[in-house]
Amino acid sequence: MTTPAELLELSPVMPVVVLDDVAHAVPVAEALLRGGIRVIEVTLRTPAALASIERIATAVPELVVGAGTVTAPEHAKQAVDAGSRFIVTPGSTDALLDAVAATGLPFLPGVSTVGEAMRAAERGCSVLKFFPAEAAGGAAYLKSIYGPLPGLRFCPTGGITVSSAADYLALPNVGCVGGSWLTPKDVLAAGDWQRVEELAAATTTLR
Ligand SMILES: O=C[C@H](O)COP(=O)(O)O
Ligand SMILES: CC(=O)C(=O)O
Repeated sequence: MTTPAELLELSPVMPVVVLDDVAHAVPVAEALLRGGIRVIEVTLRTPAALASIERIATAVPELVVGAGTVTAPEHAKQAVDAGSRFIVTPGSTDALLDAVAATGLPFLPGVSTVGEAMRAAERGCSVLKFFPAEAAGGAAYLKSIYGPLPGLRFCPTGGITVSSAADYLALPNVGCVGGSWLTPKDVLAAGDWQRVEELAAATTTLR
């Protein structure tokens, strides 16, 4: 099983994907893989999400598939049953993190403040999602907290682009960044898997 720290090393960018159509799941995953990406976070924001995770886990095992936008304790078991290999939460409550930890899967708890990061660390979580990254202070914020909290490592997500990713990836406490720009809604709706591959390929040299 991949550790949380290893999850951040799989690719410089962790694609955060919203799938409206389960038929898109495997083509999107294959396009990301062809573009050099090794990980995908499928957000539980659509009715197609769990079935999409299931299909990717079965058909594209080279890509490490995880469930994102896990916001309620009952989502944790659903994510496991679908075949998720990791879990991401946009924020952290005790009940949610208890349920997610109980799955035994590696997970990235979402935090946006120093206090939340310290609470997560008290629970033994030192690899975290920083969300919403740009709105919560961006790369400057993460740079500032490295001094007092050098043991924490982050996957910032939220408002990051191919242009701003490098600023984050240059920080010692950032392993990868998350972003939806590799899988834009209109590109998926058009079934333009070549474009997904190109957007993915453009990120593999960022780190
Ligand atoms: O909710 C936002 C996603 O987790 C990241 O999306 P974004 O890269 O479009 O900001
Ligand atoms: C922010 C994020 O990655 C999530 O929705 O879980």
